[in-house]
Amino acid sequence: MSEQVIGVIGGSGLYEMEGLSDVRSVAVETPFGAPSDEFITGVLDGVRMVFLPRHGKGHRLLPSEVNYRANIYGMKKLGVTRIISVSAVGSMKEEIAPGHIVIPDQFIDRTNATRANTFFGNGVVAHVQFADPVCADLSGWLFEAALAAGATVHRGGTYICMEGPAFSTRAESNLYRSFGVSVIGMTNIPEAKLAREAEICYGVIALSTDYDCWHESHDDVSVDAILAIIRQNVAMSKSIISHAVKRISAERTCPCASALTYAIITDRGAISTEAKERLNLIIGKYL
Ligand SMILES: CSC[C@H]1O[C@H](OP(=O)(O)O)[C@H](O)[C@@H]1O
Ligand SMILES: Nc1ncnc2[nH]cnc12
Repeated sequence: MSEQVIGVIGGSGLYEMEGLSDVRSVAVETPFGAPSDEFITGVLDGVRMVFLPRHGKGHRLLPSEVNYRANIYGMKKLGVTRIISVSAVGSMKEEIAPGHIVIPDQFIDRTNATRANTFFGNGVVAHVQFADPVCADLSGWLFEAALAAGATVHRGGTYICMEGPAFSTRAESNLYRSFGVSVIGMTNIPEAKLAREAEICYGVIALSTDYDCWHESHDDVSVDAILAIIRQNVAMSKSIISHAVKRISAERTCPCASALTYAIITDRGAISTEAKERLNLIIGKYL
């Protein structure tokens, strides 16, 4: 069995992972509070996997209530080196029909700064590079896996992350379209930033569920319409994950693995013992 551990964060409609052997449920404590739920660990095709439902079992947490720091910290603590995010998104382009898959390569952050999206602060300052917010290697494997699973898949595109929980107004939806974005969701930006700080690769399987509210010949987005599309496509998402796991290399040559090398600006001598302990899992190798 390879040494790598692949994490999967399941979004709306994906609350469990099938096909795992040696399944365990693990409660993880973190210095940042409680994760969304217990982590499910297991083995898929000889690869160690860790699964977490982003909104908790039963979908109890709003996008702004998810403790992204605890979720990513928990993944790190369990040895995860690459995270696959599975996310429901609205389509902002005609050619991305509901049921299609997008593997985004850019983000725009329209959240309200109410979500903790960094492990730093409180005595330790770091600025990671985020020009390319997803792992190119992982995204390439996800694209190939989606093709192999028979999906209609769009490679690349910008995911705009709104605050929610209400969906966009029509004016906002048209404004975002004028930005040229491909899809809209409410969850991926804090995860991508935190994964980068934790030196974990991050890639997204975005399932287009609706045309938001900009499309004149489609109904405005609603939860029941989103869930209907997810139900039809949940097997596809699971198949993409199992095709991806077969392709993902255990060895990492991407820059994600060393993202903190030049990021920490605080004088090491000025970092308190408390801060060193709190952040040991994240920055220990740089102290
Ligand atoms: C259920 S509709 C809106 C909800 O769906 C998406 O969640 P996720 O990214 O976890 O799949 C979207 O971001 C909203 O949170
Ligand atoms: N239209 C939409 N807006 C925001 N998040 C979504 N998730 C799925 N569809 C969405």
